[in-house]
Amino acid sequence: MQVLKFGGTSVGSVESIKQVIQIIDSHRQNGDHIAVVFSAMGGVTNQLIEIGRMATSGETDYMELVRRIEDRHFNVVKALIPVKEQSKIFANVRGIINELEDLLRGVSLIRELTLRTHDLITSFGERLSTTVITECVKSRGIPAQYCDARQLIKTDAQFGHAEVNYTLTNQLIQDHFAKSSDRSGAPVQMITGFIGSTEKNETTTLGRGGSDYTASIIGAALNAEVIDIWTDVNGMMTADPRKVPNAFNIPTITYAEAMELSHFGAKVIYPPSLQPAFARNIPIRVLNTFNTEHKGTVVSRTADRRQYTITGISSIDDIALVNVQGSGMIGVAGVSAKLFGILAAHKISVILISQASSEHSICFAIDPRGAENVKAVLDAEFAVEIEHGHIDNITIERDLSVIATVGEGMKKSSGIAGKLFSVLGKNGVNVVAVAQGSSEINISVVINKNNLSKALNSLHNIFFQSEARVLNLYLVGTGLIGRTLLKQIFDQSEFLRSEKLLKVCVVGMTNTKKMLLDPQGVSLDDWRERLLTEGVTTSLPAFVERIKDYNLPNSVFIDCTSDKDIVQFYDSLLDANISVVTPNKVANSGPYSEYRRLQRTALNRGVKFLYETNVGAGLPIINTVQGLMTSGDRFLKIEAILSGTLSFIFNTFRPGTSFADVVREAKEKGYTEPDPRDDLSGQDVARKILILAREAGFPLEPEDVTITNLLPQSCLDAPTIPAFFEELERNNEYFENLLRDAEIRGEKLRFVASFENNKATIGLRPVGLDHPFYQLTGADNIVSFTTERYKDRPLVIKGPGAGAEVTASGVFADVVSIGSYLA
Ligand SMILES: NC(=O)C1=CN([C@@H]2O[C@H](COP(=O)(O)OP(=O)(O)OC[C@H]3O[C@@H](n4cnc5c(N)ncnc54)[C@H](O)[C@@H]3O)[C@@H](O)[C@H]2O)C=CC1
Ligand SMILES: N[C@@H](CC=O)C(=O)O
Ligand code: NA
Repeated sequence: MQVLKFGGTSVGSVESIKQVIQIIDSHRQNGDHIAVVFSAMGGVTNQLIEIGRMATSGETDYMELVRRIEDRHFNVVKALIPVKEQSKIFANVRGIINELEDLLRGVSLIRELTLRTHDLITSFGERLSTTVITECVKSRGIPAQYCDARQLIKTDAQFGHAEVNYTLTNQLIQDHFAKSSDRSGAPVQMITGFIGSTEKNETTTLGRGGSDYTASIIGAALNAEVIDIWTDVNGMMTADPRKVPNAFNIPTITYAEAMELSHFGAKVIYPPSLQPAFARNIPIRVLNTFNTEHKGTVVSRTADRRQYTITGISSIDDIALVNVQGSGMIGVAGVSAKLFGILAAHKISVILISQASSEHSICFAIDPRGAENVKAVLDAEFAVEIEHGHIDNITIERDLSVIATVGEGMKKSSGIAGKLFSVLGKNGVNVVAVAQGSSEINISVVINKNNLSKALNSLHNIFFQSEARVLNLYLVGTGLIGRTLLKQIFDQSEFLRSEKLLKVCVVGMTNTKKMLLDPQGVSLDDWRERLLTEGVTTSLPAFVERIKDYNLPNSVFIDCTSDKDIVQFYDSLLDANISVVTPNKVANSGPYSEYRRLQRTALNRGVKFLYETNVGAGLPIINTVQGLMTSGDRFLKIEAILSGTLSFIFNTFRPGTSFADVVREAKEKGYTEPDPRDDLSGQDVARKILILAREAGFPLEPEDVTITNLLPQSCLDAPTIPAFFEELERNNEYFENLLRDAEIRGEKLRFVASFENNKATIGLRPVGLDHPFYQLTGADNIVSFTTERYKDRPLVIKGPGAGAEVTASGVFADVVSIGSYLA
């Protein structure tokens, strides 16, 4: 025997009922022995409750609603049953509706609705749907028989949520089936869900999850091999897909897990109502009426071995936390007993409880709608304790959510809680309270409601490991470095996803004119067009505001501009747990206090501020200095060529050619700063040596760097970039002379930065053949560190120190390292 149950959406429309008939038919074709339980058509139970309320308060237009219910059932008959058979069925439905109308007339006369009458009114939903569907099934030539569950399920008289008398009920069910279906070709029993009756035959209802309960009672009584709960989703999911787009189906789940998940908001089934089936070890399948191919979820005592330690994550979006604390609670055994006694007596349902081991405080989560009432009740009941100061004021915190991570796998593995808190911490989600059930299959955390989506998604991302972890990127500046970076991300995304389990999503980008944001990620093959056509007018404050509003997990802000104003946003971004990656040197080369502040904020927030490309583009210079510093080395001297542009110029320029043209070429090759005056004035190198000295542990200020000027004054004074180039043309002879003088001495010109004895100096220096900087070619940088550990022979790093590809790849590497850190 198999028991099938169809919920409200499955029997909610003509189309869905066709599906239901097909499912029943295919079972018959297979020769399965089945019994089928039905809910009311979707929405009808609520309408009946409303009708009851209207009748009680004397509103006459409840008849309009009754008509609508009748029409819905008539429409099913009209659509699915041949015309000549319809009138008999219409009469049948009309008869049931008449009974309902008579009842409502009575209610509206006496203006009173007892729970008993309420149950009777709501019973009409299942009676109508089951009547109509039975006829539809019969008209397809499938033998079927309407079965009113009130004849089978006997309960006490607690109307609204009656208790089942199992001894009697099981007997009645077994007798009924022995009579009606234990012969071949016997009609399929079509059973009304949700309802039962007392021994005096008064109609009762079975409370929440009612029709599932009916199926479970019947399945248990008949020792069914399986119970299929047909609904409108593909079984249970790892999280609510409306909140976590990456959620996926859970193929098998234990009863205990299903209980925990549904307690915390996963509403696909209501496991307590399946208890009778579980007591007899009957598996439950949750299946999708609208996607019959899908395997759904099997709920049973044991689940299959799983890939993940966690089975699912669910949440209750809105809760309030009640805090009871005070010195008088310590060691006083009775306080919590009294507290929970009071809550039980007032039928206040508690979602979660947490008590610190000091016993000094106890807090519990409740539905926020009842919070004021709970406070009033507790204030009154604990009046004496409060007056004596044994309990402080009872406080309520609102706008909170609770997230439950659930899984039997958690029992046997350590580090789950650590991972959970670390992910939440790295994303700036503050945990207000924690509870772990002693069964160890659930860890629940209370957090601020505005972080719910971020928390759910980051937890889902981390616990369901085979799924790539998502990094959400916001890019400012789509110039040379910005656009090269986008291209590299696009080209590399598949590799990152498969080999590093990292999904890099650019969720926002902006240039000086427009910004484009898409929390699902902007497609990188056509970002240029999309930014142009779909982008909206932008400003830095507006862009930053949007980023904070999105509040996405694992967010990284990438500044690929040389803007001075943008750096004022870094601190607040880091403070909002958003990592910052940048090749822009401005933030790190301003006042030392600002440089420190950013380091501190990042450290305090557990996020990253990375800027490897501030010095030597993609060459691993900053990382090397940081590595030496963390391992306790001490810097004695730094000597370096840190300008790709100047290297290129002095390696390329020949007397008799145009110096300005060589600078233009450097710009075209992507070596120069957006404003090449920054390179030639020595400003860019000054910034870099300052940053290096700071990284090496010396608190230098910008004015501590001495620049020996290379440019004639007129070039320095040029107001615009074109004017600057004109001045360079005019001073060609000056540059030729510089070069010639050096060449005569067999030397080369190098723009050298050095740091020693707390002093940084930079300037043009002719170097001879024996100097290590002599052989430098192209736009290469070289840096030599003399430290306590590298004293006899310095540590040297050398290679291309400017250009789009090498810089973008350095930025990219910083971004990816954040991905690994967050994992
Ligand atoms: N080119 C190179 O080899 C290296 C460059 N860098 C740094 O990379 C950064 C970017 O350089 P490039 O891409 O070469 O310059 P670029 O001039 O090609 O690109 C910068 C872009 O930022 C945009 N921008 C400026 N302010 C903005 C704002 N407030 N909002 C939005 N967009 C804004 C500009 O319109 C421009 O499109 C600079 O800070 C530079 O110092 C660092 C290492 C090497
Ligand atoms: N303009 C810079 C590029 C990197 O910072 C240079 O020429 O080195
Ligand atoms: Na670098």
